Amino acid sequence: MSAPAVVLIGPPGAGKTTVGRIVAERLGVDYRDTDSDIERAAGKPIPEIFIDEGEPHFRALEREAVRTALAEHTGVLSLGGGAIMDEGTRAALAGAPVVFLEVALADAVKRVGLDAPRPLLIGNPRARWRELMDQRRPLYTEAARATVPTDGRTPEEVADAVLEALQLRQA
Ligand SMILES: Nc1ncnc2c1ncn2[C@@H]1O[C@H](COP(=O)(O)OP(=O)(O)O)[C@@H](O)[C@H]1O
Ligand SMILES: O=C(O)C1=C[C@@H](OP(=O)(O)O)[C@@H](O)[C@H](O)C1
Ligand SMILES: [Mg+2]
Repeated sequence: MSAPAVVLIGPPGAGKTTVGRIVAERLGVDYRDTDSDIERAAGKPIPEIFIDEGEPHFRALEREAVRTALAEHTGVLSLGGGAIMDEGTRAALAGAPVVFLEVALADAVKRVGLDAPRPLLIGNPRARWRELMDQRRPLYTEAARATVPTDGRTPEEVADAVLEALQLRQA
């Protein structure tokens, strides 16, 4: 089985999608994002999947998307922030070069406030984000080979830190 060169995990606003694209460019490999795979297969944006079919259905689609991408993709792969909640996904990640992009509440909320809607943050984004992190932090840490802080760093600086953490060389 092939495996991605880098897998990025972490909460919404950590910069997985933004940094993943930069890391892929630096390595000269393809970039893939399971959120985009799910949207393409479902034919609609993630917020609509949550509204029409609910979160459990989204998680089932996500589990399959992550498994497929792990088996097929040899470049950089970014997961959605909640993928780590699924036990099957966690098992599939064992042994993969997983990097946890870490961000504190203040920077995360600033970042996601400017961006595409995330259904799980609707209402009170600060409170919802904090709740998500309380649940997920141990899971991110456990799954990761390296943890990279992103607060106060540009996406380019974070990309450099990811390459360094995995001791990968630029193309
Ligand atoms: N290190 C960073 N500094 C400032 N803004 C960032 C940083 N990383 C990402 N962003 C911005 O934050 C928003 C969310 O980033 P995104 O890559 O979609 O995060 P994720 O995929 O982890 O949810 C985007 O608008 C992006 O441009
Ligand atoms: O944290 C989550 O549960 C989610 C994060 C989102 O991805 P990002 O982490 O890329 O924003 C997306 O998968 C969906 O809205 C659910
Ligand atoms: Mg993303």
